[in-house]
Formats: sequence, structure tokens, C-alpha cells
Amino acid sequence: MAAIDRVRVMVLGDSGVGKTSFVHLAANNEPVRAPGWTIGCSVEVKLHEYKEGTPGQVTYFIELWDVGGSRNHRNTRHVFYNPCHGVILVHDLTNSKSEANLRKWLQELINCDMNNGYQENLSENLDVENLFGSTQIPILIIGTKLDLADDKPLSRRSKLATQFNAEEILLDCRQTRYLAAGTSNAVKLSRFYDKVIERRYNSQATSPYSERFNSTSPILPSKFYSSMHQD
Ligand SMILES: Nc1nc2c(ncn2[C@@H]2O[C@H](COP(=O)(O)OP(=O)(O)OP(=O)(O)O)[C@@H](O)[C@H]2O)c(=O)[nH]1
Repeated sequence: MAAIDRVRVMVLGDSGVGKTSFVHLAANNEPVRAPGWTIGCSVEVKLHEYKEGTPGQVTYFIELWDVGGSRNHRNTRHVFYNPCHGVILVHDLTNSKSEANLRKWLQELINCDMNNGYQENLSENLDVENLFGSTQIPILIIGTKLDLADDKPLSRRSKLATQFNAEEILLDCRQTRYLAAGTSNAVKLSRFYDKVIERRYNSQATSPYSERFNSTSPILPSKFYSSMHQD
């Protein structure tokens, strides 16, 4: 049997916004019982049918790299950031600062990739829009805790989603129905995975920056955890 190709998607956002909860729901189609505080990074892998229902249908592994959001681990997280074939940015709809901070997460990803380590003083000088525009790395924005949001922001788009022309999903990560098969959210997620696969395997990356993002991923078992969770 032919080996199944895989892509690596980084899941980034402030501590406590719901990254682990979202990743678990997306990978297992069920809510996580008691998400722990992620130390380092945890990886969940799901099978995805690229171009499902067409003659071009192919199965891929999607690795969802859930990176702990604590500031204490900022200097060490960069080891997880390369390669990166797609980015899921997660914010909490009840905490507008977590949405504003998504730009910082993109900057951290870019800084780390360019410098092989976190260098805070460079972040001010980087033009996130231009760099992400030139790499064309697919971005998906997730707004969590919809159940707790005062005004249900179903029709509003975050600034970042508009800037990057990215799809956006707003949900309660504790409810399976928000990502149930056939829903518009499930379609958005599937379309995002398709884009990541296309970017990884079908694009002609030319800039040194994007080539670094596309470098070969280490082989992973179909499912593993590279970190400990504190329950
Ligand atoms: N009500 C509600 N609670 C949520 C939702 N998503 C996550 N939570 C809760 O928010 C808390 C933090 O969720 P996590 O998934 O651990 O957050 P995280 O972003 O992975 O946090 P770090 O591991 O610190 O980076 C947990 O108590 C979750 O149950 C949601 O959509 N609605």
C-alpha cells in the first residue's frame, strides 16, 4: 500500500482560548472531556479526503500541531514551527485581546522561521501581510466560546480574516454539532485542508522564505503526543 502523504498545520493563539478543545473536536468529532494546559505541543492527526467525491480524491494525513500558548514557553516553541504548511489562528470571542494578539502569533511564527529561534526585537520590523502574502500559506481563523459571547457575532468577520481573506469559523468547542459533517463549518474546514495540501504539494514556491516553510516534514506515527498535558 502506498504511503499516505501528510501536511503540518500549526494551531496558534493565546493560552486558554480553546486550541486543544478545537483540535480535539476537529480530529475526533467529539468534544474533549477535560482539556489540560498544553506544555510544549501536542499533535493530533486526522485522515482527510482531498477533493472528496471527485476523480482526483486522495487521502492525506493532516497533522494539527496544538502549541501551548503560555508566554513562559515563548523562547522554546520555535522548535515546532518548521515546516509549516498551514496556520489555524484561534481566539476567544469573549476576549477581544486574544483576537488582537493573533497578529503577534503570526509574527512569532515568521520570526522563528526566519531566525531559527525567537527574537523579539525583530518582530516590529516584519510586515506580516507581505510575508504571508508572498508565502500564500493558507490561514483559517477560529473564534471559540460562541456560547459565552454576549452579542452572537455570527455575521461579523474579524479584522484579520478580512486582511488575509481567510475563512472563519465561530463555534462552541464543546458541541459536536458545530463541526458536524455537511455543515458549512465542516465544509470550510475541509476546503482549508484542501488548500493546505495544494500549497504543500502542487505549488511552485520560489522565495527562500516559502521554501523553508515547505521543507520536508519528519515522519510521524499516525497519532502521537509530543508533550505532556496537565490535568
Ligand atoms: N464555554 C466554552 N468553553 C470552552 C470553549 N472552548 C474551550 N473552552 C474551555 O476553555 C478552557 C481552555 O481550553 P483549552 O482548549 O485548554 O485552551 P488552549 O488554548 O488549548 O490553552 P493552552 O493549553 O493554555 O494553550 C477549558 O476549560 C475549555 O473547556 C467553548 O467554545 N465554550
